Amino acid sequence: MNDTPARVTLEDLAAIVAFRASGAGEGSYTRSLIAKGVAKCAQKLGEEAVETALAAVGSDTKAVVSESADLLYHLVVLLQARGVSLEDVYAELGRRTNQSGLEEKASRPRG
Ligand SMILES: N=c1c2ncn([C@@H]3O[C@H](COP(=O)(O)OP(=O)(O)OP(=O)(O)O)[C@@H](O)[C@H]3O)c2ncn1[C@@H]1O[C@H](COP(=O)(O)O)[C@@H](O)[C@H]1O
Repeated sequence: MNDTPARVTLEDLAAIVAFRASGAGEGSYTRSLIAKGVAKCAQKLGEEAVETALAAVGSDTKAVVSESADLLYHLVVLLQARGVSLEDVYAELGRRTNQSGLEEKASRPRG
């Protein structure tokens, strides 16, 4: 029997990451990364974002998928390290659904 899930959602991943962050499980990359602090998690997220962007302008579609998975995983880890829930992010996306991106940009305070 193969118990590897066919697909994993952000909610699934956030639950795994929270479990690992709590100290459960041996040899966890997630736990070791979170233990290094928010700045290290943020640095990793930035690296993965650049790698995803570079893959996107290349010709290897599998690399885009792989780098995107790395990026989403590291975003979920950073949110866990920073104490922000996916629900908070979803609620923010929800607040934006009736507003175009151009309207949102125009509503920002000018500095
Ligand atoms: N989705 C992922 C995932 N994506 C990427 N990675 C790891 O992220 C790391 C990023 O690669 P890099 O080459 O940048 O890392 P590195 O150079 O080794 O890292 P640094 O020394 O720079 O920190 C690799 O070690 C990948 O294995 C992930 N590690 C874990 N998960 C998920 O998290 C779960 C728990 O993992 P553990 O915490 O390791 O048990 C797993 O079952 C997966 O579901």
